[in-house]
Amino acid sequence: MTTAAASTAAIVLEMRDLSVSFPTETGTVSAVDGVSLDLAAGEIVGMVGESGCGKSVTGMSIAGLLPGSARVSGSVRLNGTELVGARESALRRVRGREIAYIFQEPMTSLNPVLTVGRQIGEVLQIHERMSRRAARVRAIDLLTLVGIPSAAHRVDAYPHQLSGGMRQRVMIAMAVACGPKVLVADEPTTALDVTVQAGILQVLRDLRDRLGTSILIITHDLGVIADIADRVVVMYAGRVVERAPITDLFAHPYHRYTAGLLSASPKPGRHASTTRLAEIPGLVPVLSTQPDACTFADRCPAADARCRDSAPPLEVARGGPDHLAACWHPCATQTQEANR
Ligand SMILES: Nc1ncnc2c1ncn2[C@@H]1O[C@H](COP(=O)(O)OP(=O)(O)OP(=O)(O)O)[C@@H](O)[C@H]1O
Repeated sequence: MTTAAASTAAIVLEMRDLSVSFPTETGTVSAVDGVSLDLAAGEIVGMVGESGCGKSVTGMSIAGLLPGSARVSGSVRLNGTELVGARESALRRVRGREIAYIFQEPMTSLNPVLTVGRQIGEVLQIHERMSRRAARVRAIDLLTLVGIPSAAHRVDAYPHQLSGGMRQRVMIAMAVACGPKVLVADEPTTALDVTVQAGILQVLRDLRDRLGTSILIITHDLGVIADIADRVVVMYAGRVVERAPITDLFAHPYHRYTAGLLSASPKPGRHASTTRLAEIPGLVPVLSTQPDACTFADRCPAADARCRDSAPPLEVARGGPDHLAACWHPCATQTQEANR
């Protein structure tokens, strides 16, 4: 979907100023701080950042999947219905039907003693009140939809009889069984090798094209984002630091963190054994309270006193109205560099 198309499509998911913290034995952990995000119908948004940046917590907070200890504030509206603070019974109705999830390791989510057909069928029997026979027929359709060959035969397979990529396809089939409007895919391809990964990303793209599903894909891998996303949200230490259409972000990242992530990612045509990837020195901080400062300052080559004294707002960067960055010293574009 183009950015222009996304901006005219209806907003399905509207997240505003979402913050999440966890009380722990060693003090409070502030995991997410003021995240705002829209997902349009049929749009694929990628959320990227290193481990511990708050991506999964943001994703899980949408349908109230966080542990009871989590303190959540802000607003998450799914087709206009507020989910933050909603009753568990209301959230249960939303899960599966309106929003569904796929996670990294399908083996831990699938039941090893039931055939995949029974597992998909149970979802349909419970949520769609289908008969067992009708659910089996639908399960075969769903397995076909996610690209499993000989679906009529594989429907009777147990999870251990399938490859990792096929198991992930089964998980996707279960997730979309009830036709959710939004799919949250949290590191859906991380455990898979690259060719299998490409196949799974193609399945997600097909779902968007055929069913109009909106997808939030969470990953630390910019290659996955480049492959599938229409727009990207870069998170660092619980905050959104940059948000842009995919081509703009790769063409000219503004935040120094995004630039660091890009230079740490493999580029087409650059052979890994001959070119060392850059690393961003330092670690993502675990914060107890969110400071009024740039949380990336300690790792940033351009940081100065201003960065340590006040948090930069997420505002329109020079690239265009859809490109926002929270940085006091954004990277210059090549044109700007050339004009100096
Ligand atoms: N249940 C919890 N209790 C306490 N802290 C938590 C809990 N869940 C997450 N956190 C903390 O919240 C922060 C954000 O975690 P989150 O899992 O969202 O990061 P992430 O960007 O998804 O990283 P990863 O890719 O490793 O999952 C981390 O510091 C993490 O330790």
